[in-house]
Amino acid sequence: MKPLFEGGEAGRRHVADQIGEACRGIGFFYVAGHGVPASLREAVFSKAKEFFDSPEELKRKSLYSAASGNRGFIPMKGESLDPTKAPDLKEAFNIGLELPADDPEIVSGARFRALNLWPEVPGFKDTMLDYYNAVWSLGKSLHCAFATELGIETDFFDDKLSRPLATLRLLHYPPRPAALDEGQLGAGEHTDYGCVTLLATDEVGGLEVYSRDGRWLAAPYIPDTFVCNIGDCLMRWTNDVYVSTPHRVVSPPGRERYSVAFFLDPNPEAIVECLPGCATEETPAKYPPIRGDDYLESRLNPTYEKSGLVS
Ligand SMILES: O=C(O)CCC(=O)C(=O)O
Ligand SMILES: [Fe+2]
Repeated sequence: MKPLFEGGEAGRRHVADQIGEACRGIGFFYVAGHGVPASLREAVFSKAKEFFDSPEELKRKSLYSAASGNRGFIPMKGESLDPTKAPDLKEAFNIGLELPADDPEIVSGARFRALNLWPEVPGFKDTMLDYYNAVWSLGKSLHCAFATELGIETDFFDDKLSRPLATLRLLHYPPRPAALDEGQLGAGEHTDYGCVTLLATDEVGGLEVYSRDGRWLAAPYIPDTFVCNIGDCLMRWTNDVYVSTPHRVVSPPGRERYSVAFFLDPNPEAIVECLPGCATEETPAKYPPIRGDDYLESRLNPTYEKSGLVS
């Protein structure tokens, strides 16, 4: 990312071209030189661990519910990323955009707007908010690269990502048990719903990406990088020019695994419609325009229905 941050036109294009090639191909790429400090990344993993190690009773005070605005604690087996399979072997904690209690969208109860359900873990909130802001900013820089590569104004996405429906998600996968329910994985096969996901993992491994030629490829841990992938919302926005690729987590036996994902979805009112230049005579616009919040809602509900966390 360094050449992109340093400001020159040539550097920005160089990074944008590499990112564009990945987005049009496998839909996944690693980002280095991103400027998110190692100390902050380590602090996030350490606070996440502290939270997941806390008594179930403390964790359940922040329990995710239909009314919690996609925020809070999702207990083990609370979610099926692949709703046709057994629930995922993981627990998670979701953090959304931090808004004050008197924010008009909080007061009016707008969809996906709610107060974060901060747990009683010292330093947790400040660490998570610092990290949320750092990866949000990096996500906006990635969108500057997308815009450059797609040939639209470099600031095109700025006002569509100014109050995003973005979720920071802490994940904990227990060691894979000897006897697994049929088809049960750490995280079932799925595509992400937003525009782009920025994933930090520990060194344990287990993320797998489905290649276009039908093979599961391991996405190994590379120190000091984020694994980034295109989500369904940006795929739709680009009229399928960029690809949202299925992936899954096969938790390794005998080891705990932690990861931290940041899902950058657009502002609720942003209209997701075929970008200029993404439709041609042979490939006209495939999808009708949709609001960011309507799109997210259409994708989010099925993953929780089995567990009864939302109905
Ligand atoms: O934990 C991981 O490495 C990936 C998780 C993931 O793909 C997701 O939560 O969408
Ligand atoms: Fe994912």
